[in-house]
Amino acid sequence: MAKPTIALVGGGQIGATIAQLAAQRILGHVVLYDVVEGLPQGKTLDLAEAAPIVNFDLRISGGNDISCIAGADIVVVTAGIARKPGMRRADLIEVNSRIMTSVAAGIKEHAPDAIVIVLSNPLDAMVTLCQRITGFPPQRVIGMAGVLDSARFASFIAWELGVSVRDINAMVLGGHGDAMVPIVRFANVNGIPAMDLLTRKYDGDRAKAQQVMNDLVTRTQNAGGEVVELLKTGSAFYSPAASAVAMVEAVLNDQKRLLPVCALLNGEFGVNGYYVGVPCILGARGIEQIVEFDLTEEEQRMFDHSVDAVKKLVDSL
Ligand SMILES: NC(=O)c1ccc[n+]([C@@H]2O[C@H](COP(=O)([O-])OP(=O)(O)OC[C@H]3O[C@@H](n4cnc5c(N)ncnc54)[C@H](O)[C@@H]3O)[C@@H](O)[C@H]2O)c1
Ligand SMILES: O=C(O)C[C@H](O)C(=O)O
Repeated sequence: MAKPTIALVGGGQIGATIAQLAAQRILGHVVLYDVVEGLPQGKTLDLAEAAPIVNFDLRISGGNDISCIAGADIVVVTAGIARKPGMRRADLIEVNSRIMTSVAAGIKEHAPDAIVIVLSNPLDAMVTLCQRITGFPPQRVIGMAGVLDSARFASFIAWELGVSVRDINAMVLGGHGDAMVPIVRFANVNGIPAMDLLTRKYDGDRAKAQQVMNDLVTRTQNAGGEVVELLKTGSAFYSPAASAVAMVEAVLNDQKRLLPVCALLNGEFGVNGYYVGVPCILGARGIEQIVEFDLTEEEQRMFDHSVDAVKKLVDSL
């Protein structure tokens, strides 16, 4: 059976890491597009030469003309600039809107049937722009943020509790900004509420456990910035690439995974006409279902606050 083609629009830190992960997992042929001359060709040549060692029989190629993505089944967009220390994601909106406007037109022309996963920041605004310009059904234009934010929350909980990250379930909803909403109520270790385990760790002191959890929530909300401050020249890429690949795999293998992704809401969670991070079923058709559940009063307050930030950003497009 023919293998699918994964097109990566943007061949920088994340795009190239996705290429490597996708090839190693033999998810499909890989094509890398970037505006920098020689960069996508050089990176894909290098990656293709690893094939005899890693064992993948795939077509791996790169180009500087967006027509190279023609026929792609799935397109991951990371084209754009990353923030530097002292910047907010929102500060990227002007430059990255221009880049998104051009690449989305190219995707519409050359990969009209593809499912598109957007990572470029500010995420909620860039995925909105991508959907508007391609005109693709919203089920086929999906933002990646919640998978990453949830992985960070899960990591911090695992480190605090001294358990394997594999046993943690954690979910972060809302916009991809400092007001994102980690759902503490759902955080658990193989079903055991994380708050109960934290309370035990602190000898039954629930207030102390709550304070520790609040710190984990705050660290999650600022986790992107924490990496930016350390790297100084760019932002996180290993974990964002891994997150995007999990979504690509869910779509290509029709896994029906329930993941927090950035989806265009049509009344769900009380939001109309905006892209926001919510739990969705991801499968071969893209977003196959937006999964609603009842938020507590406090969660709803935090969610509304996060959505307000998204609205402000999107309304400025
Ligand atoms: N959604 C998330 O969770 C998340 C996580 C991390 C980073 N990001 C964002 O992803 C984006 C990429 O991050 P990165 O670390 O890969 O940055 P990077 O600078 O390493 O790579 C970006 C690439 O985009 C290319 N590019 C610029 N304009 C282009 C165009 N018109 N067509 C094709 N390519 C073009 C650049 O040449 C560069 O190679 C940034 O906006 C960053 O903020 C999002
Ligand atoms: O923080 C950033 O600027 C990049 C990305 O959104 C992240 O969360 O790592």
